Amino acid sequence: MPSIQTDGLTKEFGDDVVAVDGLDLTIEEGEIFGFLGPNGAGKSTTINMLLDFIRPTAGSAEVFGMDAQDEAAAIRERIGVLPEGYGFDDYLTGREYMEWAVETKGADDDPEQLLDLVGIREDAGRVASGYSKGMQQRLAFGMALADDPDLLILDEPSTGLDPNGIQHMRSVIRDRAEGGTTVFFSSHILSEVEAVCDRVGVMNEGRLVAMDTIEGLRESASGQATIELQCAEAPPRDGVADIDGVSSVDVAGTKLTATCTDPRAKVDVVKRVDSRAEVVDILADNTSLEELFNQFTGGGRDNDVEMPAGETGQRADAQEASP
Ligand SMILES: Nc1ncnc2c1ncn2[C@@H]1O[C@H](COP(=O)(O)OP(=O)(O)OP(=O)(O)O)[C@@H](O)[C@H]1O
Repeated sequence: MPSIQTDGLTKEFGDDVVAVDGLDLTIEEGEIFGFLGPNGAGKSTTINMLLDFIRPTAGSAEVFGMDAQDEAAAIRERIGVLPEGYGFDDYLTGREYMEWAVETKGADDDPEQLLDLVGIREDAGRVASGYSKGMQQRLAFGMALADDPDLLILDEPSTGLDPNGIQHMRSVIRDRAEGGTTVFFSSHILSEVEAVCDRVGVMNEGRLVAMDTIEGLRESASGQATIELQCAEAPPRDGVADIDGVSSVDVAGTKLTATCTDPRAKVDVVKRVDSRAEVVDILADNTSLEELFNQFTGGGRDNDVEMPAGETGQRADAQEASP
């Protein structure tokens, strides 16, 4: 049975905003699923419907085969949630919050162990509202882990975390998933999802615009490539456009640029041009996963999607790309 299944799940706010638009989603048990999309894509609204914090306008959502609206209490017993922007605004210490989380879940976890796991045991005696944002995020994550839930729902979990905190959270997530926990993980940061998720769903303006494994997305991303050849003299354009897998050719001075729908055509382009004009430099640029994400989402609401390291294209030679 899937851990999460939605069928035509829709949420409208008033007459103007369709926050989630006919979402069909199936998340299998033990999966780490990345729910990706720019600001306002509908990720939190989807999560809020799964948790029955808000009600759908149409469609349905099931968690562990139980209806998210009718059986919300039974569902909550099996899940751990890290909501977006969890706030600690009263006088309890980190330790007291953790003890409270363990107690209300009826769990037998040792609060000290959970505090240790998320790296705030040393500060557990301090009032949590005085914690830094990252420390509060660690505490909220630890509280979500209490009672070893079957499903972890994490809304923008790395908010406020430093690189060490992000790495550590990833390793805890992987450990839990290896133990059978399903992880549903929302983010607008592609690299974050890429590092930890088995499968990714990309939301844009309330709709699921892509769903695949990271590998699958990568394969689609490598479907297009651009090659730039710097020649000693003006290269001939004719003949290059006729190569199978080349969709366009542009010549500017001594530089020839070819766009290839099939990346394997790049070699033929080099051979053809080099037979007529000496090629002195080659720049090859595969469409990156990042660009693919931007194609799906129109570049994000504020173009605020971060680049994953090493995903800005590949050069065929060792020199730095010119701007
Ligand atoms: N309570 C609400 N009333 C009116 N509109 C809302 C409400 N909650 C969300 N929306 C709208 O629904 C759309 C989706 O918002 P949502 O918070 O689900 O996006 P998100 O993908 O989680 O974005 P972010 O990455 O910024 O958290 C946005 O246009 C938002 O303004």
